[in-house]
Amino acid sequence: MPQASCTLPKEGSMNRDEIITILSEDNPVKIEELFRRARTVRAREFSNKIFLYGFVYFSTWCRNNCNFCYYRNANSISRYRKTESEIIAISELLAKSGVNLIDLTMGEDLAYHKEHFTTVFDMIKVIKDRTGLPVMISPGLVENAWIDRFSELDTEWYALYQETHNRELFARLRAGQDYDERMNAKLYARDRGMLIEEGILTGVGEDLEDIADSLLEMGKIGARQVRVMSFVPQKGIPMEQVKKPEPIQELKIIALLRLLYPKALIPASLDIDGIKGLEDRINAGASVVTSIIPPRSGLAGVAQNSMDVDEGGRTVAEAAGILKNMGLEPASAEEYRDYLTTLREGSI
Ligand SMILES: C[S@@+](CC[C@H](N)C(=O)[O-])C[C@H]1O[C@@H](n2cnc3c(N)ncnc32)[C@H](O)[C@@H]1O
Ligand SMILES: C[C@H](CCN)[C@@H](N)C(=O)O
Ligand code: SF4
Repeated sequence: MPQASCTLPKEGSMNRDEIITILSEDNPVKIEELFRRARTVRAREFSNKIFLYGFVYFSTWCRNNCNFCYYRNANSISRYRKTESEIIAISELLAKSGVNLIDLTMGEDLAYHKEHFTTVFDMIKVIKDRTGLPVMISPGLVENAWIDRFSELDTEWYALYQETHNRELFARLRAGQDYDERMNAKLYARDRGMLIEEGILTGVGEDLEDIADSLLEMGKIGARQVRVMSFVPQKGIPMEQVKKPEPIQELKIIALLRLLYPKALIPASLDIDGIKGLEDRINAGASVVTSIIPPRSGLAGVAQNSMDVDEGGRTVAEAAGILKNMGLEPASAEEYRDYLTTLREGSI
């Protein structure tokens, strides 16, 4: 019987080789030990509380052609651009349902980059005033003047995922985009006092060294929320034939992120496997349920644009029921705000 005791390094300090060793582990007993350790660390930092994020993908228009993305400009798909009043109403609905944060996300929609970019700022102000909740903005790459304005509006988070820290792979994934421009926007937001979220994709041609490099880089750049998402193949994209990776890889990365960064916010995204994917991600050490979308609101997901949306699978009620069966519960708005304060003051 293989040893259950795992040669897991102690939390918080893992070097590149140790991370690669754990990523290469395929012994189920050792993998379960990794998840158990991650859960123990999460329980110590967060007790039985899990945070919930509402997701408002308010425009699916985009100027870019990321090779992994359904919403890439060259894909002839139906797209939408919600009005300011629709976005505010959906945000209020999400707030009423019990989310701790509103994540306002868009493609790099030129309509916003040209004439009505001030709408984004007005929306953030109104949504913060009306819901009283923190806001994450995920607008893609924007110029520093936008970030200045986000910061002046006390927008808590700027989310901008590098996908990989391997520059050649980045060029293949985010065709035509500049690695440093994307990274510098994140660092500028951090230096303007915003909390930043960094993210990677898995199953997009990266190797274990790339993943290890990314996990270490996330801490170096001062990200306070760190995520991994498994690639989900999409119709009409260059990577359409690339297979979705085995879920275990994402789960191991979540657990490694927890051991590396005990205090970090780590998403269990509903956008990869829908609501049925929540339990495994939480059991791997995640501490935030993200991509909660109100049913029949006309909003889409990103990787799974419709899975569990209109059927009401991606709601606070659904998530809370699953968490309850795991001995966990949604955090209150106040608990989330208090946590953001500790995140600003300390390290992860
Ligand atoms: C948050 S959404 C849109 C925000 C903004 N347009 C941007 O690119 O930063 C973008 C993220 O969703 C994730 N994503 C997009 N397509 C995906 C797919 N097919 N599978 C998994 N994740 C995907 C990627 O990590 C990407 O950075
Ligand atoms: C990728 C999205 C988040 C963007 N800040 C959302 N679908 C999620 O999975 O949390
Ligand atoms: S990932 Fe973002 S920037 Fe890239 S094509 Fe999709 S929406 Fe546009």
